[in-house]
Amino acid sequence: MTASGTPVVEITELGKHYPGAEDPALTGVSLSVARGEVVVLLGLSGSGKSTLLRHIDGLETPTTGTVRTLGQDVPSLRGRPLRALRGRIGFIFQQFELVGPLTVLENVLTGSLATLRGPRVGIRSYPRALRLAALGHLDRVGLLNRAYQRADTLSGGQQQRVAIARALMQNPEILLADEPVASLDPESSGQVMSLIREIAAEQGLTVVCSLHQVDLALDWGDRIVGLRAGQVVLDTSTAGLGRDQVMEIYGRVATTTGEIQAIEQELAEVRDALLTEELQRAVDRDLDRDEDLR
Ligand SMILES: Nc1ncnc2c1ncn2[C@@H]1O[C@H](COP(=O)(O)OP(=O)(O)OP(=O)(O)O)[C@@H](O)[C@H]1O
Repeated sequence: MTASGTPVVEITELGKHYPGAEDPALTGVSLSVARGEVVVLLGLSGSGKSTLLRHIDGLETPTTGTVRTLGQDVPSLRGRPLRALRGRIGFIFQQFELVGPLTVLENVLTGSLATLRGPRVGIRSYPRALRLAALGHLDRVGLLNRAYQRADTLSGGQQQRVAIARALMQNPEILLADEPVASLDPESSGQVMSLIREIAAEQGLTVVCSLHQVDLALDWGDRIVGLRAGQVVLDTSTAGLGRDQVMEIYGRVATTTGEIQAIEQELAEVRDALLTEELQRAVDRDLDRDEDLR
């Protein structure tokens, strides 16, 4: 809660029906997020996670219901007040959204563009204080030594860390992350999620992050909000919550063959990810043993 006790995000009975779509993307979603909370939106593809996130900073307008973020009625904001609100919210995407040919440092600096007048070309066109801040954030995400490298020469995990540094340039109060590790391998996924969690704790950030991996959600969130077909089917603290319980909830709410198949595929992905980690550990153990024998 804020000092006045108001939640940072307060969504009431949110409904979203995209024009031309057969079914609503969201129905009757209510969600209240306190300052400093780390919330994971968990659900299958198409369950409405992105749509919900995008309402929080006004990228979508509700069909019904209300969305208040940082005390403001988001759907009624336009122009400068909307930009000001978005300036207080960092957004991280699945595909990183970096400008590949630009250097890592310049990509991070673009996070401050909303606070500057006029276009900027080249690192030197940014004020020195911002260049120093950008380098500080790169240091925080462990990529200071890559500052002058082209962004598209980095690995996926490194690019997502650059995107985190870019979001930090806004000094955000809220961080929204839409499947931030969906295109990363399990090891990089763990690193990126840990980094977000550490930074959130250091800076008192409120985080709302969509994920489809149950294990990561359990490891990483304070609270899981489960979405199915646009409705909240689970909203609980992760403390003491087991993986089986979450999967059971998924299982119990699946009603059509398509949903059950989707859940099975999701489970297979989780198993594959765990298997890959186990294999990797086995390979590492073998390598260590070979070293010892030499
Ligand atoms: N711009 C749009 N126009 C029409 N329908 C949309 C639009 N964006 C999303 N949808 C539909 O709304 C529903 C929810 O989509 P959304 O992207 O929010 O789900 P998601 O849980 O984030 O899925 P994913 O993990 O695949 O991104 C889906 O049925 C999707 O097809």
